[in-house]
Amino acid sequence: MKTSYKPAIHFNHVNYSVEGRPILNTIMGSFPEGKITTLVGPSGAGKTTLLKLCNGLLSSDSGEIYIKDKMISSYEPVELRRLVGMALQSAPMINGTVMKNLSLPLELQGKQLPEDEAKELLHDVGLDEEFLSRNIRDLSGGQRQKVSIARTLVNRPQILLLDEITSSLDRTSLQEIEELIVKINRKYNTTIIWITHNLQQALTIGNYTWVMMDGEVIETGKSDLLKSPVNDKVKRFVKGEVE
Ligand SMILES: Nc1ncnc2c1ncn2[C@@H]1O[C@H](COP(=O)(O)OP(=O)(O)OP(=O)(O)O)[C@@H](O)[C@H]1O
Repeated sequence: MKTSYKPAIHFNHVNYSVEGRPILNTIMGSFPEGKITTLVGPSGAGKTTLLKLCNGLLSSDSGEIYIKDKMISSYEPVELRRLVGMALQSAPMINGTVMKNLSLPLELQGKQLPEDEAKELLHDVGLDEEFLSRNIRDLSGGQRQKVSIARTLVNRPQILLLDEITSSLDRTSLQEIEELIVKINRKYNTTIIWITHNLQQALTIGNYTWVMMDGEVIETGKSDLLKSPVNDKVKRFVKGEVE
């Protein structure tokens, strides 16, 4: 992607395969720092796989990935997880209170989450502090997703990876989560990489968009590209002719 911004993540000829089957082919390009880039494309295009390469959940077969100008392989795993947070559609939670769930990332590092910080995190995601003592199973889908995002923010990641975080939410919760992510992006200058099936969302929320198909990035640019794509396959995709 041609941009004057510094890259938060840069891919140089990245390939990834499973048991000899290519999943990602020659991925090239950058996600600009402090911006929201959406990843769109049909099911099975390789979007989640690409995201998992960005926080070390998967390792590429060949090519280089740079996170903030440093090769991803040069980071300690804990350092990388702190720098690059990830939230998923399913928002997996442990049984217990919201406080217990928010504390988890630091507990895994042998640290404790001060209550003041927990309250600030809830404030950041638009939840009242009285939620701290609520049991996770009593929350709505939208509230759970907010707690999941707050938990990802515990480490104050500079890069946030989001995989379909609004796809199972009602319209109101969807809008709240969208506003919340934009707020986090602006307040902390967090780089956001957001997989979405919702092209309207990509258009309104994203600064930039990558369109992926069959393991390749086939069109990138400002999110407006979705209104008038150049590539024929992307034209068919935005018309809804490719699922
Ligand atoms: N561990 C694995 N073993 C075998 N195949 C895999 C594995 N992980 C991913 N794949 C395959 O790689 C391709 C890309 O999967 P990926 O989940 O990255 O796509 P996606 O674009 O995120 O799809 P969706 O929008 O449906 O979530 C798919 O064909 C998938 O079946």
